[in-house]
Amino acid sequence: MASPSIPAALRHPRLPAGGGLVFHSSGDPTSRSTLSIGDMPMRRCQTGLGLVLAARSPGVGNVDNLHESSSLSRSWDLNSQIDNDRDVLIECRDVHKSFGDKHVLRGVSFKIRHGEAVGIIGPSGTGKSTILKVMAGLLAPDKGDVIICGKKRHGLVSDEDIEGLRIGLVFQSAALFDSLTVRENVGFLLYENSSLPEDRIGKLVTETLAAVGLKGVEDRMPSELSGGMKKRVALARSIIFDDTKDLIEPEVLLYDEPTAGLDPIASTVVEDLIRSVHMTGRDALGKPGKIASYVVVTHQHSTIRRAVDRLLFLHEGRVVWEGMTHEFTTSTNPIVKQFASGSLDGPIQYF
Ligand SMILES: Nc1ncnc2c1ncn2[C@@H]1O[C@H](COP(=O)(O)OP(=O)(O)OP(=O)(O)O)[C@@H](O)[C@H]1O
Repeated sequence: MASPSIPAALRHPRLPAGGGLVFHSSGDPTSRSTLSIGDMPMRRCQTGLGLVLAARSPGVGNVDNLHESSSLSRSWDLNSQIDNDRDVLIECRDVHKSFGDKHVLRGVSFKIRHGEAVGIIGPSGTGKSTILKVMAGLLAPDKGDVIICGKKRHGLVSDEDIEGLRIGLVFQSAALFDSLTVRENVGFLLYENSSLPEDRIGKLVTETLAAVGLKGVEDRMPSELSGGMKKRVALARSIIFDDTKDLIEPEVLLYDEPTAGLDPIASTVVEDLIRSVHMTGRDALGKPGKIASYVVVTHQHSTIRRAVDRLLFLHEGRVVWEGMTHEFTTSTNPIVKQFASGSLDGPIQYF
């Protein structure tokens, strides 16, 4: 694969210059066209790497900003809505997205709250990956709003509007830089964007690898890792952060089919790993996880059962059902019933 030139913002004296880096396909057929380096704020976003660190906003609970972003007046109703929505980190409100004449998202609305573990499921081609990219700020909605911690995001994520919330997108394939060591892969954003000394970044890399159950692999190349280890390294890369900052923003992780193509046992390992780095879990070192909330797009029943608490069912570009995971198999919604049973008969038609 040809190696595109690396934007200046992505170059770092401690990492090999542009020629040393190879951008990989993320395994997502759309990512290379929609997420091309030319129209991306690459200082924060790594496309095809399996990682995006993107949007920030003024932080949870900043009521002034919630007021500011609302089209409603400062009425009692609004105040009560704000109280209810104080813990909402990401909201998609009536989001529409088309590619040419293909209307993929047709009015998607939902909220992701602090502490949640949410799954997005639904038939193939119904827009699940697209809504993840919209949430991450890699695709702009044609219509509708993405609201990050109460503040409307305008267009794509950009350096100007980055503050308050970190959003990481973990693509299906680990998509590591083949020509960089594990240490350089995991520490990539810190080498690029922080003023931390090299030895401190190295220490953080070692600690973060340990948190996902990996030890002594810092100097290995990705080709020397198994598939499962690569996924762990990719996860470590998405959860590492500069711990010297005064304000550590909450982080939401978006996983696109993290267990696709894995055998059942390897899937269980990844599902448990996803749980372990969440704030309700314990990482491999026994420390509480640091991820505030996460969203998983998946087709796997095991991942639905094991890794998420609440489900959004997307069909023909809309959320047609939402409920707790345990309600999924008992739902009487005909679309959900057909999907859960895998029946060919029902409202979901494959052509
Ligand atoms: N950049 C793009 N350009 C053109 N079409 C696109 C682009 N991105 C997505 N699409 C189309 O939008 C539709 C929805 O794609 P998306 O990947 O979001 O579906 P999905 O629900 O994640 O599917 P799957 O479960 O099969 O992964 C597909 O028909 C896809 O081909």
